[in-house]
Amino acid sequence: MNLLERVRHGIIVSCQALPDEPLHGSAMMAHMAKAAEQGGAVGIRANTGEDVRAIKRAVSLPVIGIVKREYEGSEVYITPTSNEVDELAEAGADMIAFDATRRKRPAGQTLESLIAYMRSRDILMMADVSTLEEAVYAEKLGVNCVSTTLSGYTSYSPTGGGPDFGLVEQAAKKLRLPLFAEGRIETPEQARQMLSLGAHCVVIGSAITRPQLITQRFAAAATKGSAQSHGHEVKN
Ligand SMILES: CC(=O)N[C@H](C=O)[C@@H](O)[C@H](O)[C@H](O)COP(=O)(O)O
Repeated sequence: MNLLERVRHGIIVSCQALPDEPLHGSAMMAHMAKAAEQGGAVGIRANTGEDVRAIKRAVSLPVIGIVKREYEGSEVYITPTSNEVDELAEAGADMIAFDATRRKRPAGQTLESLIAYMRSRDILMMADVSTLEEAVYAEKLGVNCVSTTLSGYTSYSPTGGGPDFGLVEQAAKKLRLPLFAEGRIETPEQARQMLSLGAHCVVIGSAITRPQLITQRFAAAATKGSAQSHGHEVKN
């Protein structure tokens, strides 16, 4: 079965921790991926060649690789150039995800040249987009699937706070390619809703693999709760 058939209607878990996060490190991300596999995930999304390697050793799920790297003079940071593509291909990523916006890219590369390079290397391509127009353009350029990853993270896409149900619904209707729902999906109900809107599968990151953010949500709710119950006497 090919990768896209394998992940159909399933949950992909994004296992990422940047250097400033408490769970940073490939060993930790491999444990996270194992937990995701045990829980029924159909695939993993991971950052850096090193993490992709460690995760591939730990699980038998397909791994979608990205490299987050910042370059001066460009806002594009998800697999911005062919250097990051090479790093991921060498690590054995089963598919490579990349920023498919038309924003200025580093090293004189363009969206079109990056896609042509990946095609020449026979790499499965996942286009991370922020709008419907970008999704349609990526399909035209010949990528293998599209993800709503960047909605709310470009200056011109809506930042409603929650998941972008509207973009998923419109893109799933408009595209012939599989559309992945990704970004700020926090509950099983939201994931189900994405699938019912036509998403091919759903990518969940922070709600599963960033415990500091999960704790923050509970802590905020607790603070709110204690403010509401203000006036109740606490007996020792
Ligand atoms: C915008 C950006 O850089 N997104 C990144 C892409 O790989 C990750 O930081 C996200 O965790 C991932 O997209 C999953 O989304 P969420 O963590 O919201 O479930």
